[in-house]
Amino acid sequence: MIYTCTIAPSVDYTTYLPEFEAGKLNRSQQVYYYPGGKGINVSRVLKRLGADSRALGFAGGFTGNYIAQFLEGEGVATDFIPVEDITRINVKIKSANETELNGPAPSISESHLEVLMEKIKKMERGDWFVLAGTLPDSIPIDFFKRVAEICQRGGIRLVLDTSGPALNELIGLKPFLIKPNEHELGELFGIVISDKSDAYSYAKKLVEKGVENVIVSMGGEGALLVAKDLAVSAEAPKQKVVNTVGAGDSLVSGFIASYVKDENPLEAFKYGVASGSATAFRSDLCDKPDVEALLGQVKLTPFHEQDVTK
Ligand SMILES: Nc1ncnc2c1ncn2[C@@H]1O[C@H](COP(=O)(O)OP(=O)(O)OP(=O)(O)O)[C@@H](O)[C@H]1O
Ligand SMILES: O=P(O)(O)OC[C@@]1(O)O[C@H](CO)[C@@H](O)[C@@H]1O
Repeated sequence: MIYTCTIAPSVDYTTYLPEFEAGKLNRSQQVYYYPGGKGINVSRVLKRLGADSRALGFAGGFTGNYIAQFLEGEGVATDFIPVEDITRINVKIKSANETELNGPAPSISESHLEVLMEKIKKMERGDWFVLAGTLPDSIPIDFFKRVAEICQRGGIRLVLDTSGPALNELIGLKPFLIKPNEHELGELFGIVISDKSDAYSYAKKLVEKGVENVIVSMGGEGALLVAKDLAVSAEAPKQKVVNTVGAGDSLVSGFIASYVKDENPLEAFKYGVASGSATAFRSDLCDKPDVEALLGQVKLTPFHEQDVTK
């Protein structure tokens, strides 16, 4: 089974307007209320790509109920731990630019964390645990380390698509896959990543620390996959961009959905990049036909040490 975990889910209030002016009254005609949060997006896309998963995390209030109902309506199994705080609403404004306003993560008590821990302990060898989205500072770093240790001992594939101080600690615990974007990778090392050659150098450092696969996503520039004996760059397909929210999560879903079939990292990477772009080219997350229509446009090129320019 593939489990996704979103510590801080959201309702993504997504609105499109031709012009958005900060500091003014703006009126929009087109709004969507998507269930959001990175793990939840991963589960939604997995379902569309034909892979079942179970969405875990913490949800509360009317927004928490809305998310659970929405997901169940789409056939995504959920097992959220109820919390008192109302699940946040994240505002996504699509105009000439994309503006995002993400609410704060809920505070999670120790007893709620232990409920999550018990669920993780019941996972089986060969399961996947995708921990995605912000990891709030209020949760002790030690908690995430315990989670990663359980995954390591139990043969559970740990996938991390997250940022925050806990990420640094988790790297050493040899996750199966991490997918930072270029900014998140830069933050991990306190530097700015400006091109694929930088991304390669730092992704390689993570592989040397024990991460099995690192995918650095770089928006319209595509992505880079680095593993022990593998470094490949992918160019993303070009089309009119509609909404990039969830593009990175779709990349993760596409990778996993393909990898579970035949454990081929190159095919999985290609499928992941096509999934990310398919999401960027539409309002909601991608569907399987969109992804497969783009597959032929994802070009993979081996990345060599000598390609590093700095
Ligand atoms: N402008 C774009 N054109 C084509 N493909 C894109 C574009 N933006 C994103 N993608 C696709 O989606 C993938 C992931 O994008 P990105 O690097 O923006 O992820 P991210 O920052 O993690 O996004 P998010 O946090 O919103 O999910 C890229 O590798 C690419 O395949
Ligand atoms: O605040 P976080 O957890 O970093 O990001 C949350 C979020 O921006 O990420 C998803 C897209 O990746 C959205 O559905 C959601 O609103």
